[in-house]
Amino acid sequence: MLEMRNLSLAFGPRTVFDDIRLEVRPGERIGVIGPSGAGKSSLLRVAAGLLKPDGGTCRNTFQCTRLVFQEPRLLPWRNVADNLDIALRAGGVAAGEIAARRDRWLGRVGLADSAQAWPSELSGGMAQRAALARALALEPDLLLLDEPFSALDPALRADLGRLCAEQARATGAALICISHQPWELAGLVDRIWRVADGRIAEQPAPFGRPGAPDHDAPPASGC
Ligand SMILES: Nc1ncnc2c1ncn2[C@@H]1O[C@H](COP(=O)(O)OP(=O)(O)OP(=O)(O)O)[C@@H](O)[C@H]1O
Repeated sequence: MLEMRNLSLAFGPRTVFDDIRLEVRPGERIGVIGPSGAGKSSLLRVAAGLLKPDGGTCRNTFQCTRLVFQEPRLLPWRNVADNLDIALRAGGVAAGEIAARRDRWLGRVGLADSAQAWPSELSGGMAQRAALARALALEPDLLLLDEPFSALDPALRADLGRLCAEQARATGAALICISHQPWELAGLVDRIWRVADGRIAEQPAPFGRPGAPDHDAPPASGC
């Protein structure tokens, strides 16, 4: 479970959060929306333990938390296969299982033929798929997605969103996904949090409703 109590966060004079309370239980899938600079990424960074709150507490009892960023953040001096292998080794996956796990996940994101490629040889979408495979291969029970699909075309966004939702459903993992486009969250999450003015409020899912906050044009192929 992820539990934040009376949490506050500030960068110098800029208060990002003030007295946040929230809970995420295994199997819950939550979308996070809100204006630019509202604190969405900071929220995930606190959840992942990368940022320390200034007040209150953040308790994360999930066994394996993985955060996928907007940029792929692959190790440029390692090929795609090594990028996954290193993460799997660091995540404590048994040596004899690493190759099979890596190959399975590269296949699931459509990169089976790119295992030996260098990150610099990948397109932006391929690199992002590799980053997602690296996270999912660890079979996290808390998956944090910080707009990881924003640079991708609508069809690929839909595919990768579906993959994350399927994996979360299959394993009972919890998932939190930031998006500026609520239609992207349809099918991926069950609940929506809106972050604004230092607060987080649950709101009805505005999936694809024209004129909804943060709404953008829906994709040609649905998500
Ligand atoms: N390391 C940092 N140092 C100083 N200020 C920061 C830092 N990280 C974030 N901030 C500030 O905290 C606020 C929230 O930033 P955050 O990136 O969490 O917002 P966001 O909602 O994810 O924005 P966006 O939708 O544009 O990605 C912003 O005002 C930002 O400038």
